[in-house]
Amino acid sequence: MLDHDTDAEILKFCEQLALDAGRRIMEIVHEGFSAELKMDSSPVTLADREAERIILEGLRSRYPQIPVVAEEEAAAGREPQNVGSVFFLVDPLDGTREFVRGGDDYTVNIGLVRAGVPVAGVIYAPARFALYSGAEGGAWEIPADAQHVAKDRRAIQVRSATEPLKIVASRSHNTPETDEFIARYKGAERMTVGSSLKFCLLASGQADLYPRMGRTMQWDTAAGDAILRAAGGITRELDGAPYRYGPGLTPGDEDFANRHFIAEGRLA
Ligand SMILES: Nc1ncnc2c1ncn2[C@@H]1O[C@H](COP(=O)(O)O)[C@@H](OP(=O)(O)O)[C@H]1O
Ligand SMILES: [Mg+2]
Repeated sequence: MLDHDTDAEILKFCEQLALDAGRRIMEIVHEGFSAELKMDSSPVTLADREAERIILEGLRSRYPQIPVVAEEEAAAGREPQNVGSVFFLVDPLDGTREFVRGGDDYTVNIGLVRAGVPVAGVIYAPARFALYSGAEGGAWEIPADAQHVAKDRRAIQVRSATEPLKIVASRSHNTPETDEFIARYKGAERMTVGSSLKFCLLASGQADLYPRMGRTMQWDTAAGDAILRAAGGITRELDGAPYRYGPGLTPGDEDFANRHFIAEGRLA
């Protein structure tokens, strides 16, 4: 039981789990797989399940005292009761739609929440061999080699926004509210990328805003939000308050559903 680990130590452990999960996902890509539809008609594959198994086994053996809320377990009705104020949020394969389509913008996500705040996060995009990681003390981009082993880390941070603003949006889940929001920024350039890589674009100073006016779940965003905050940015509620994580925060929706939010790099 390693309850004395610092967040930086937890982050290191999560980096390794994300790389291991990503390696397994790519094995399944090479073997070939089929997709099934979940109750909410979103796709799920063996890769989602295997990646989640690797992450859950790792987290639960090293941190048995920290509850884990994970996408596929939640879909099967196995969410932990009473998560308390410290818990992990895991999306083993974010962007499954892109994944099934044969794109490369899908990610493994592990976030740690303390008292509503995403304090540490890891995102691994295994088809791009790109790992992102962040906690108090800094955010990093870490390339991986062909065996999904981390190489040298490079510090990343948000940029001071310059005109034209770059606004990132979902590739496969656009909404009229998102279009209206982007239209308010005259001359802004719109970029699309699947999955939580949108947060990585902000955290590494390649884009300025990510408005999400459609439905997502907290495991889709906690890791990316933690990396963004570690890089100097922030995610906000639509009323401007810093965005918070935890069960039951979205009135009228299920536990761990997100509200609409705006993720920002550092605006000038
Ligand atoms: N109607 C909906 N209900 C719940 N989640 C949704 C949703 N539409 C999109 N999402 C979430 O958005 C994620 C994809 O984000 P993006 O469109 O930015 O790539 C999906 O993650 P998964 O692929 O892990 O299911 C899914 O969880
Ligand atoms: Mg997801």
